[in-house]
Amino acid sequence: MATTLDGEALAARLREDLQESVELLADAGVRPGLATIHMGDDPAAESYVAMKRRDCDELGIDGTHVDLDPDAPASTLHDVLADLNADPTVHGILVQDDVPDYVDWQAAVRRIDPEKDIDGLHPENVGRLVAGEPRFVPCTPLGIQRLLAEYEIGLVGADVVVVNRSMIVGKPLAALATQRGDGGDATVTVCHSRTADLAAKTRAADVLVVAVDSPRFLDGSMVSEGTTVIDVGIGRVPADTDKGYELVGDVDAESVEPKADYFAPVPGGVGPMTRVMLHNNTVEAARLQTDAAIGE
Ligand SMILES: Nc1nc(=O)c2c([nH]1)NC[C@@H]1CN(c3ccc(C(=O)N[C@@H](CCC(=O)O)C(=O)O)cc3)C=[N+]21
Repeated sequence: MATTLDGEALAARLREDLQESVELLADAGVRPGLATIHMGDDPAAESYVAMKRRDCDELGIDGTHVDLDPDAPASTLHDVLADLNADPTVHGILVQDDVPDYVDWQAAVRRIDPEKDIDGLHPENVGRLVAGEPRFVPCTPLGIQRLLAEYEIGLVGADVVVVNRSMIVGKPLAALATQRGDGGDATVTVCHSRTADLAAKTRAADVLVVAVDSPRFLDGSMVSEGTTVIDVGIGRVPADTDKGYELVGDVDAESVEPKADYFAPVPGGVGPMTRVMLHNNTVEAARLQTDAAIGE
């Protein structure tokens, strides 16, 4: 039976460390500011935004949120980004990716000042990561890397298989895990919807990361004994709960857990780690932009 990779517990500890960094910055007269923008109507995105704001309150980060009408023109989003770029109290900017069809999300991300791009999605930050000179790295891969390190799951020479090729998960994870040195030195296979014989690839993994947006997609038949399985999917399945739904990952825990050595579940695995990395990046951005002395 797999050992659970408890992202919730680790994230709680990292938030305490982060609170100390925020206090040190406060002594230097700086309060980190994070602005989130949501232009879509995906209820899941609304709930992430709410969680990020709760984290900000707990951490002492100045969180502002801009909710844009999904019917507004793209220029409205561009104007908001220009204002936030120019605002010295805002150190980090994040645009939720569920924008309406006629808005080009990647084009909007390019309008974020790269020094405020705490999601690490601006081409300058993507390029820096690939070049081995990272500044801001996307939060989900960072969270996965930190979670693996905590449980001393070595990546050196390991076969990492990621089923996802997005800018938020697959591409940056491949760049991170193949880097020389700490948290890297792995061999990475990036799989996607057109991959031939996916199960052969997933069965060959030492570390398997799954984000395919399909509840319980990966079952025990696709996993070998002794694998580390990281679930990054977050689906909502109607259920008889207070909220009317249940969170379900892309991994079928029932058939995978008995075979895996380690398992990062949904909820409680990568999600909370993603959030804490976002706030970490925001504090880092505040330091970068203010050059504040942060103590020894
Ligand atoms: N520009 C952009 N940046 C993102 O980082 C980004 C995004 N767009 N779009 C959507 C995805 C998804 N995402 C999550 C973050 C935290 C949890 C999380 O904290 N989940 C908890 C609890 C979930 C709950 O209780 O609802 C858990 O898994 O335990 C989930 C999902 C960030 N994303």
